[in-house]
Amino acid sequence: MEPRLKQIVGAAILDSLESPTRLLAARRSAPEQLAGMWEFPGGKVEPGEGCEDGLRREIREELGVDVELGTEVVGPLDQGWPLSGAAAMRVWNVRIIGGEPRPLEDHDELRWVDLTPQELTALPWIPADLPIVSAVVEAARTAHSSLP
Ligand SMILES: Nc1nc2c([nH]c(=O)n2[C@H]2C[C@H](O)[C@@H](COP(=O)(O)OP(=O)(O)OP(=O)(O)O)O2)c(=O)[nH]1
Repeated sequence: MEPRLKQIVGAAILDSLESPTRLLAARRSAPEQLAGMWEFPGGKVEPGEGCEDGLRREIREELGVDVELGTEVVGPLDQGWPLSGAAAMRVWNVRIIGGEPRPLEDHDELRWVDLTPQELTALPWIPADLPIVSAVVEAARTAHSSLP
């Protein structure tokens, strides 16, 4: 069955999956209505492609790095988090396992940001991403509090 919403996948790129302290945010350079806003790098899943494979491909294309997927940042829909324009995005916590991230495609800046609400909300995120940012911060907080 065709999914109801266009499927997007995004990466919460963390400095560590076990004990994260920073997130790599990406500033979009296009299209015009999104340019200047910060997001989770990623993009549309291609026909016949799985979400996880699509995410690894998008991150390789956009940032030139290989990533290992950790846990999913689970959203309220089967297809993840609702976005505008009849789309939804599944998001995974990921870690870079090869290469240095560069804004090769779709972005004009990458920035490691502390995983605190203050630091993250200081950036102008795509509005639909704000609940996802909160979920990533909350998951990081929980990861830290479960440390011995
Ligand atoms: N990648 C990404 N897209 C997001 C986020 N939040 C959000 O609303 N979107 C929207 C913007 C776009 O309309 C859509 C993703 O499409 P895209 O343009 O990044 O996908 P793509 O690279 O495969 O696109 P294309 O060049 O093949 O057209 O989802 C986010 O955090 N990350």
